[in-house]
Amino acid sequence: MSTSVPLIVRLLASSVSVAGRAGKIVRDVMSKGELGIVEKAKDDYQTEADRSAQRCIIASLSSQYPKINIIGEEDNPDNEGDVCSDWLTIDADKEVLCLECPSELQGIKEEDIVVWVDPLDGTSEYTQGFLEHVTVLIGISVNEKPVAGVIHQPYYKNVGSENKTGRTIWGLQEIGVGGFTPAPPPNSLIITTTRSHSNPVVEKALQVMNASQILRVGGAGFKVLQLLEGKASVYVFASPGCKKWDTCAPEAILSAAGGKLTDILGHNYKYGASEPRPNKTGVLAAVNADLHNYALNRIPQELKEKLANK
Ligand SMILES: Nc1ncnc2c1ncn2[C@@H]1O[C@H](COP(=O)(O)O)[C@@H](OP(=O)(O)O)[C@H]1O
Ligand SMILES: [Mg+2]
Ligand SMILES: [Mg+2]
Ligand SMILES: [Mg+2]
Repeated sequence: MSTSVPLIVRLLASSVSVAGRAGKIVRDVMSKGELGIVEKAKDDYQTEADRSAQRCIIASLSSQYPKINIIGEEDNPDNEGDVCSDWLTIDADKEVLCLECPSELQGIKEEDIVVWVDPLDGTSEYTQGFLEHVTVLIGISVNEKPVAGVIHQPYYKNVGSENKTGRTIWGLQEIGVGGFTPAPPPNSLIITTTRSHSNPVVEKALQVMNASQILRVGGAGFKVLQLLEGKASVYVFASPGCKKWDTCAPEAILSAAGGKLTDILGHNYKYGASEPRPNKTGVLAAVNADLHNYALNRIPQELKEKLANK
């Protein structure tokens, strides 16, 4: 791959390709039927697909970009078993390679980059058969800010080309987004939120929204896809359950599309390598600032303080 292409564009193109390869591993594990489910903690599962997809992504990216700091959700899966040679993916998406590089990212070096990998987002839904909710997330942050990202959806059904399963959405700050058709938010207020990790505080933050509908689906990536495609207006999750690997890629893509992802107090998360992994003060996201503002102002101060002081 020509190194005349700026690093951040090459890395995004490599991430698009390897996310697709990881998505195939996710499908292959499911079709083999041996999920190898491990309960890491209460309501926190991991399957062979999570472990294998992460090994594929980290091995592929670190072989090409050895000085980038790559942080994955699954603890050291590379200590368990090797990486199959046909998982190693070093090609790069041709369309993305042609993207312009944002001016402020021209001189970025590998050492400035932290990549957050969620090899399988929506593991609960994956084990329960809600396969459309499953995504592979690769978030690229520079100096603690999410600047580019990939959401791959292994089970997306491409209408018209039945045999091609899956799609890959990407975003690059200042340049834009690709891999899907953006749509405006719905006419009435529709909230998207967790399907498998609710609690009374999460429910309270939903009630105050006065929404016409609440969609309960799996995965941070899939919820942000609902915002981008006009299926929901706001993603509200007043819980510390999500981590940096859940939100880095979705935030980068949403911001590149003109949207906003913050915590429920309206503050931005930082994505430096030393940041605490949990997004302690929840997630609040919308495809434009007006909807984000509406939701932010609907959340009562005492609920914000409850999360902030947990
Ligand atoms: N209370 C909790 N405990 C563990 N993980 C949680 C959690 N709340 C949210 N998450 C994680 O955050 C992501 C989005 O959650 P949800 O699907 O409930 O909206 C999922 O990522 P993973 O599937 O990658 O683990 C989920 O596991
Ligand atoms: Mg998980
Ligand atoms: Mg996740
Ligand atoms: Mg995960």
